[in-house]
Amino acid sequence: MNNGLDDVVATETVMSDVDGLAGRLIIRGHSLDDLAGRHSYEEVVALLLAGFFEDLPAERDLAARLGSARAEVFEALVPASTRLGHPTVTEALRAAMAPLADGEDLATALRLIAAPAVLVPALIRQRRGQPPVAPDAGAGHAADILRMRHDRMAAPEAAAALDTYLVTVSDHGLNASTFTARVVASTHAGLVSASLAALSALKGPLHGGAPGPVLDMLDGIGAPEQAEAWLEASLDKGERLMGFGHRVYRVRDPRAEALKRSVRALVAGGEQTEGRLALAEAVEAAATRILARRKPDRPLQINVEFYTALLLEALGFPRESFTGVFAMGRLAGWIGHAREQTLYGRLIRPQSRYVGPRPEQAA
Ligand SMILES: CC(=O)SCCNC(=O)CCNC(=O)[C@H](O)C(C)(C)COP(=O)(O)OP(=O)(O)OC[C@H]1O[C@@H](n2cnc3c(N)ncnc32)[C@H](O)[C@@H]1OP(=O)(O)O
Ligand SMILES: O=C([O-])CC(=O)C(=O)O
Repeated sequence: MNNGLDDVVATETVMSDVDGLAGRLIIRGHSLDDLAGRHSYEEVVALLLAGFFEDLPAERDLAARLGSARAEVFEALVPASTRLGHPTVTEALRAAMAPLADGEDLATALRLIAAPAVLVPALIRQRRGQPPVAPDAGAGHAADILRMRHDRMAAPEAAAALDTYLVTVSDHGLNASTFTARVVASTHAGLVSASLAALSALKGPLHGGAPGPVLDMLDGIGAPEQAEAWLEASLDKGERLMGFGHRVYRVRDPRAEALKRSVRALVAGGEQTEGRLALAEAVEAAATRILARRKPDRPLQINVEFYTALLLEALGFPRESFTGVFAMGRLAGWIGHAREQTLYGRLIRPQSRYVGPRPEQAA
């Protein structure tokens, strides 16, 4: 039985539409190209939450409220978070967010969006023996994240790249983590519960845990001329190529190009090397060719995670924190979906068909 629910339409939503054949993503009425690099993450948060909170303020006030939420999270959660000994930043992030009080209100939503933005930089620094850097409530969200990570003002192209990334991954139809958020929200458990469950779903390597292993793959390949042989050997072993394939897209993921543009800007600014980008391009070309030959019936191209890996590496995030950085962007989508589910949906409770033994068949 195929239990991946491939063609099941499980809900109606105003949040986003993923057209897998045309390679088109629409977020609340806007194409990705209209948003990525043109609107700030704060503006996209306002867009994604519109209609779901009665007291949602105008865009500029929302940005200020998000800044205050960063300061609040820093005071409330960072001291305890830096004592967490979880194996990865993403697992520590989940534990560090757990004390947040559950609720359905805007203040809870903004604290949730602020939480990974503040906690991921603090957790990375703690693992390097560096003290946490307090947020600047008046700064732009992406620039402030980089300042908290590096304890200095970010270069404009770095802040722009992170902003573009957060916008690009902010929502994406009924992906596994968003579906998880909606299931939990449908029980009226609250936004914190829905978001933590979604974060747990996101961290798997088939979903938002993929970009770290993309870098492992690039490191393993080492040089463009070794790509072909390395990829063939990996596929011969039955492995999946990380950052390739998608449940919905049958063409190249449209987000890949937006992110690659940002990576190019980071190369121009000296944050990423030309060699790394050239290696990634060679791997993309070789893998696309090899996958087309091996799986002629199943178009497999890069997904959003491929150039995410290069972008986050260039911004100084270690690979074990990549899922936490993904969550910084996706939280706005999870919260919009969770609110839509609570306000307009019902308890999600599908059926299963029992195929185990029945008592009357037992000897
Ligand atoms: C933000 C995101 O979540 S984007 C996705 C991030 N995940 C990754 O990059 C991990 C690698 N990719 C994958 O594992 C898959 O492509 C997924 C999980 C994303 C989607 O998978 P599904 O839609 O369930 O496809 P499914 O698992 O049915 O695969 C179909 C066929 O393509 C193959 N295939 C799919 N992806 C890959 C891949 N990355 N490398 C090699 N083969 C692949 C499968 O082996 C399968 O072949 P088979 O029919 O001969 O057994
Ligand atoms: O839509 C999906 O299945 C996975 C994905 O690309 C995302 O969550 O961004």
